[in-house]
Amino acid sequence: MIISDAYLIVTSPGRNFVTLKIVTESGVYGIGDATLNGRELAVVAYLEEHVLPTLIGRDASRIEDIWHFLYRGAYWRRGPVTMSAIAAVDLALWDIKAKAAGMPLYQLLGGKSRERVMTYAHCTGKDIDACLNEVDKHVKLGYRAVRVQTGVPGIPTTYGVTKKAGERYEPADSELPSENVWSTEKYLNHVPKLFAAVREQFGEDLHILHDVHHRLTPIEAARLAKEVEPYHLFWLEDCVPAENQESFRLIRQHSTTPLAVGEVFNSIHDYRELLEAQLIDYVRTPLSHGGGITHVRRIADLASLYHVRTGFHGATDLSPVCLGAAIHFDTWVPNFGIQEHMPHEAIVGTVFSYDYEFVDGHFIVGETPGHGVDIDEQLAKQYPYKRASLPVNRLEDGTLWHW
Ligand SMILES: O=C(O)[C@H](O)[C@@H](O)[C@H](O)[C@H](O)CO
Ligand SMILES: [Mg+2]
Repeated sequence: MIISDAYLIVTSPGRNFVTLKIVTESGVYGIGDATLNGRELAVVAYLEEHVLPTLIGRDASRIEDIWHFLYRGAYWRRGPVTMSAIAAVDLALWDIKAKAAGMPLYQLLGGKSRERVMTYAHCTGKDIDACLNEVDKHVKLGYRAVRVQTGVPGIPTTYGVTKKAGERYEPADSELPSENVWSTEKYLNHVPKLFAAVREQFGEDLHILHDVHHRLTPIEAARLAKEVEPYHLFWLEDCVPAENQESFRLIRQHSTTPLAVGEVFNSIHDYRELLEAQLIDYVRTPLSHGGGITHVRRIADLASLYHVRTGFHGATDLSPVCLGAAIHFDTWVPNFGIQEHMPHEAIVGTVFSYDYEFVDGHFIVGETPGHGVDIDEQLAKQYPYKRASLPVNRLEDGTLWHW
């Protein structure tokens, strides 16, 4: 199981993905996701210059030791670039170990805790009626959980809302950052009406989720979380920027609305205070940004002590490799909550192959040894990297705000 080669495949079938392939002397190889949206080439440089040369000749079966070599050995710890790079290596090594054992990854992790993995779909619309139409479509497709986002009257564009009805939402929407306008006042007056309308039309059983995308102050978030209590949200996501973990204490004091956080976290240390003080309900760090399976399972274990469940980030910038591995993790992890599902464009499914199934709003894990995802390297070459950036956000007076 000696590593003989390790290289990156950068491809853009509709959007950018960075994929790591680690090959062993026996010919068994593993695939990892190294995509960090809008910062793809930073991870490429980190891996190519500082990580991949150190892997050659190492024993691929020593996942734990390689993880600590890359984490402690870097001296400069944590951060999204470092942790995405480590994650890519870790996912590829778990893929190799599971293939060598002849087992689907979930078996190595400890076997099935459930038969299927509940997902939530994105439903967006320029106004409430357009969003309700999307919810209707997704309920008919079998989804039991929907994330609802709408345009806000008086603001030209809003996070998470597609420009044309039915189009897929792509966060990295232009070569250089586009500029959006934001008004907290207008948003806060509008968004509770959306949840009321969804409950009114679809009843009590549908799970409703919503992403605030880091835009509120703690007291504004507390107001929103308290006001929407009657609509029984599954979760309210990222209602404040989470660098200051104390913020969540204020929100918690005012409301019983469940809180999700962590798509921009990459380490267990980002969560410690939030978990120990029981300030959140769901952890969202995807495997590919949080140091891979080796580290994210530690986050999940710590979370489980506080009755906190997983709800991994699964937007289109997480590649099919990350999603494929996540479905194994979700099938195993005892404290699973939900998995985000934002389907990729069909073209992505020509470059990547996978063996999971989607039935009635749930994923069903495949039985192929490893995580079951592979890449067609020849086809990938036909789609060269294209620079793409996430937008920025300004208040109506021009102040740069959180996007
Ligand atoms: O909850 C989500 O799915 C996210 O907030 C995404 O929409 C992110 O903005 C995007 O993944 C950034 O790269
Ligand atoms: Mg989010």
